[in-house]
Amino acid sequence: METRPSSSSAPPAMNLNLDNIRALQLLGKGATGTVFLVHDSVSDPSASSPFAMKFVDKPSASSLRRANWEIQILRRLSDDPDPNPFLPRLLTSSESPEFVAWAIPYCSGGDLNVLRHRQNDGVFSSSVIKFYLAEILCALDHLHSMGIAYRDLKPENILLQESGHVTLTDFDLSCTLNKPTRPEFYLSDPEPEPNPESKLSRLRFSRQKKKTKSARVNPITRRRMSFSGGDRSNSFVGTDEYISPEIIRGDGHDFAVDWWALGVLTYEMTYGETPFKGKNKKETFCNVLMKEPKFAGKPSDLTDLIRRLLVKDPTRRLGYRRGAAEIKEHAFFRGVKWDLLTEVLRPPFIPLRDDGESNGNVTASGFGIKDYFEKLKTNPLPLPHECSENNPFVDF
Ligand SMILES: Nc1ncnc2c1ncn2[C@@H]1O[C@H](COP(=O)(O)OP(=O)(O)OP(=O)(O)O)[C@@H](O)[C@H]1O
Repeated sequence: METRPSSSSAPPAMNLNLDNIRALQLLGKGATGTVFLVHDSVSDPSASSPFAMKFVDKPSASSLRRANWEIQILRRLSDDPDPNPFLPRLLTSSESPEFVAWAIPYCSGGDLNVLRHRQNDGVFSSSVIKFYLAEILCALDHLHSMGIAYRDLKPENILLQESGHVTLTDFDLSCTLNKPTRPEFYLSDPEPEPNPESKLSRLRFSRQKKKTKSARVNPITRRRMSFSGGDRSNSFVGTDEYISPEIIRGDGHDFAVDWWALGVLTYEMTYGETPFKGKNKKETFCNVLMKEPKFAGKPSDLTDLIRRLLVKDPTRRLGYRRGAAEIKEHAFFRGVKWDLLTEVLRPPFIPLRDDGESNGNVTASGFGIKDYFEKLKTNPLPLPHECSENNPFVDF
């Protein structure tokens, strides 16, 4: 297989010939790509330094555009002179007639969704939530400071490194926006007022064209994707239960969509379910626009934080005026040493050696990526969470 360098301009961090890549395990499958744990059979025949690689098979024009966009964002993160410890870096990328593919470090701890389901009652304690939120908040803060709105925050996209610290993944829905110019963004500011919920009415479901297989896996995209622009974006992107009211309304949106999603995520970590889930997409969107989240139990700093993030009017949402700084000052984070997160805080869960292997079968000799996709055409494989002892995957 002949590969040519990916269309992005900067040199790759490592050289890669896709023909030499052998997959050890299927790590995950999303709407756009398939992610494998792989090794280079020539430079690393014993697979002592495996890494994760995302493949977009036979990309259409739009998936190629999205893939190249994700590569571009990852490259920007890698070139950052002051990289954030909770964001990934690009190891290399490659493009062939069959695939566009790129490599990032392997996160052996799986994702936050899997970890939550392993907990008693499927929820995290308040101190565990504080740990993960602090790291996610720092990652989002860093992205925003680079003018990048993430737009796909959900537990499935929060991976756990071998050290137990988080890494955000999946940047194909992100977009660049002008950095906030609100003068008060960098000044101290009073707490936002309660949301009057004044003008929530204009639903535009008819605009949504794409069907999704699973709300949690597949992002939805209305209109042609717009990756970069001015102060606000008008794309309809995200995962149903995490989509903000302003995106549903088609009002245009900015960095505050990430603070909304942070509220949904915090709610899900606290209660084991998202706050606005309906029987179907339409009901979910109605709930996002109209329904107030329900809080069981006594009010606390945690519920107050969620309530302030889930304010439907983005201009009154915590984080709108002064970004992450405003959220970091919330009482829930009292005592967090923001500058020393990786040094002071011990991660609540350190992945076991085989954590990342529990989702599927690791094949000793590995299997070819091309063979995998060929075989997939004739014999559709189960998703990783459906893998069983009968998994045809082991035939490779
Ligand atoms: N570096 C990594 N280490 C371990 N597992 C990973 C890594 N990157 C991705 N995965 C797994 O693969 C899954 C799919 O990856 P990703 O979200 O990037 O694909 P996608 O096609 O863009 O998905 P989506 O439908 O959310 O857009 C993740 O949820 C995760 O379980």
